[in-house]
Amino acid sequence: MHELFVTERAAQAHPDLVGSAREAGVRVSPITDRAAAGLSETVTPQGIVAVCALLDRPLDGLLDDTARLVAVLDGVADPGNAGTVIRVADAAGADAVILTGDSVDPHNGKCVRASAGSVFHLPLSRTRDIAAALAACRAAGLRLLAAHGYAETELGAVDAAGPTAWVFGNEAHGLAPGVLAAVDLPVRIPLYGAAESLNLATAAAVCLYTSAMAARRPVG
Ligand SMILES: C[S@@+](CC[C@H](N)C(=O)[O-])C[C@H]1O[C@@H](n2cnc3c(N)ncnc32)[C@H](O)[C@@H]1O
Repeated sequence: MHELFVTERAAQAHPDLVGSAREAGVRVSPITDRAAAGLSETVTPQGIVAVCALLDRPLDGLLDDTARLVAVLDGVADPGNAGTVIRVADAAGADAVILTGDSVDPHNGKCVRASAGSVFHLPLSRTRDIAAALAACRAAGLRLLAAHGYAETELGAVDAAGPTAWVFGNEAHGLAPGVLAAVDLPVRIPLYGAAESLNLATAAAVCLYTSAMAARRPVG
C-alpha cells in the first residue's frame, strides 16, 4: 500500500497532487516539518516513494547572491553516499545540494533514509548538465572548489571561508578532467596513512565543515 506524507507547506503548494493521490486511493497523512525530518526513522526505505519529489527545485532561481555554501555532486552512484552528503550539507548550513550527471535520484528510499530527513528541508536540484550547475554557482558569486584526491593544493592551504561551491565526484572515477578544468581550484584532503582515498561522504564532510567553520569563526 502507498501512503503520501504531506507537510502543510507542500499540501498548499500542490493541492492537485494531494487530490490525485486521494482519488487514486492513496492514503494521505499530514505531517509536520519536524516529523518529516524523523520520517526515515519510522518507515522502511521501501515505504518512502514520492514524498520528497516535492522539494526538487529547478536550477534556475535556486541560488542568489545570499548563497554561502553549496555542494555539487557529479555522478554520485550510491544513494547512501548521496543521502549522507545531503545530511552533512544540511548540518553545515549549506544553501543547497545540486546533483549532476548520472547522479542517483535523491528521492530514492535509501537516500532519504541516509539523509535522516534532510532531503525534506534542504533545497535540492538535479540536472544532467554540470556546466549549467557550475555556471549557476558562479553567477551567485560562489568560488568553485573541487574535492580531488590528486590535486596539487592541500585543503590546509586554502582560504575556504568565502562563499563556496564544493564539487565532488563519482565513487569510482572521481571528477572528469573537464570538470577539474572548469573549477577555480582543485583541492586535496591530505591522507597520512595508506588509504588511497576517502569515501565521498567523508570527503564532503571534511570540505563542507572546513568552509562552514571558517566562515563562522568568531573574530578576535
Ligand atoms: C572515492 S573518491 C574517488 C576516487 C577515485 N579513484 C578518483 O580518481 O578520484 C570519490 C570522491 O570523493 C572525494 N575525495 C575522496 N578522497 C579525497 C581526497 N583525499 N581529497 C579530496 N577529495 C577526495 C572526491 O570528490 C572524489 O571524486
